[in-house]
Amino acid sequence: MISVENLTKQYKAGKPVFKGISETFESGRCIGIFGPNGSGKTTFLRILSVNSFPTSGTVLYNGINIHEEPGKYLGHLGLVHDEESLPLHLTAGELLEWILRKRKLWDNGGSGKIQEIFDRLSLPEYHDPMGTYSTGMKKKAQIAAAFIVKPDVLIMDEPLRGLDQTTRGVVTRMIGEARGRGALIFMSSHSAENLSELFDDQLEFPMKK
Ligand SMILES: Nc1ncnc2c1ncn2[C@@H]1O[C@H](COP(=O)(O)OP(=O)(O)OP(=O)(O)O)[C@@H](O)[C@H]1O
Repeated sequence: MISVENLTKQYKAGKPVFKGISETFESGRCIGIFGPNGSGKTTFLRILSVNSFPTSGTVLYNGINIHEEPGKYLGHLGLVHDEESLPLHLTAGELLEWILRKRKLWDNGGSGKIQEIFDRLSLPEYHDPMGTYSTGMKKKAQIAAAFIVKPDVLIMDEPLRGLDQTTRGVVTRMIGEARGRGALIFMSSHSAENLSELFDDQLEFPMKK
C-alpha cells in the first residue's frame, strides 16, 4: 500500500505543479495517471520512484517513508520511465542479469527467464548493445527490466508509447498479470482509450490546487 500525504511539488516561486495531494493506493490495483502535457504526471511518478523529492508532504510504502528510507522500498520497485536512461553499452540481456543478481534473484533458471521475457516481448536482439536499439526496442528492454523482478510496485511513465500494436497487447496482458498477483501499478498515459478495463482508479492532472 502506498499513502501519499499532503504532497506538494514546486519547482520555482509561483504556482506549484501540484499541491496537497492526499490519496491511499491499495495493492493489486492499477492506477491510471492522466492529463495534458506539462500537467505534472511525470513529476508525480518521479516522486513515487524516489527520483525526485517532494517540496512538502510524504509518501509512505507500508508505513515506510520512501524518501527517508529508500533502501527499504527500492527493492520492491519496477520502473519504466525515460528510455534514454538505459546503460547503452550493455545488452538488454546483461542488464536483466545484473538486475536479477543485484536483487539476489539470480539462479540456474536466470538465463531461461531472460530468454522467456524477451521472446514474449519479441526482442531477439537482446544480445546486442542497447545503444544499437530503436526507441521501441529500448522501451521493450525497460519493460523487461521492470517486470523480470516481479515487483510489488510498478511505476510506468507512458509504457506503451512507441510500441507497435502487438507489443502493446502483450504489455497490457503483462500489466494485468502483475495486478493479478497483487502488484500496485501506476501508469501514465495520454489517453485511456482501449485501456479502461485495466484501470481500477484514475488520477487526473492537473490536480485541484
Ligand atoms: N526539473 C524541472 N525544473 C523545473 N520545472 C520542471 C522540471 N520538471 C518539470 N517541470 C515543470 O513541471 C510541470 C510538470 O511537468 P511534468 O513533466 O511533470 O508534466 P507531464 O504531465 O508529465 O507532461 P508530459 O505529458 O508532457 O510528459 C511543467 O510545467 C514543467 O515545466
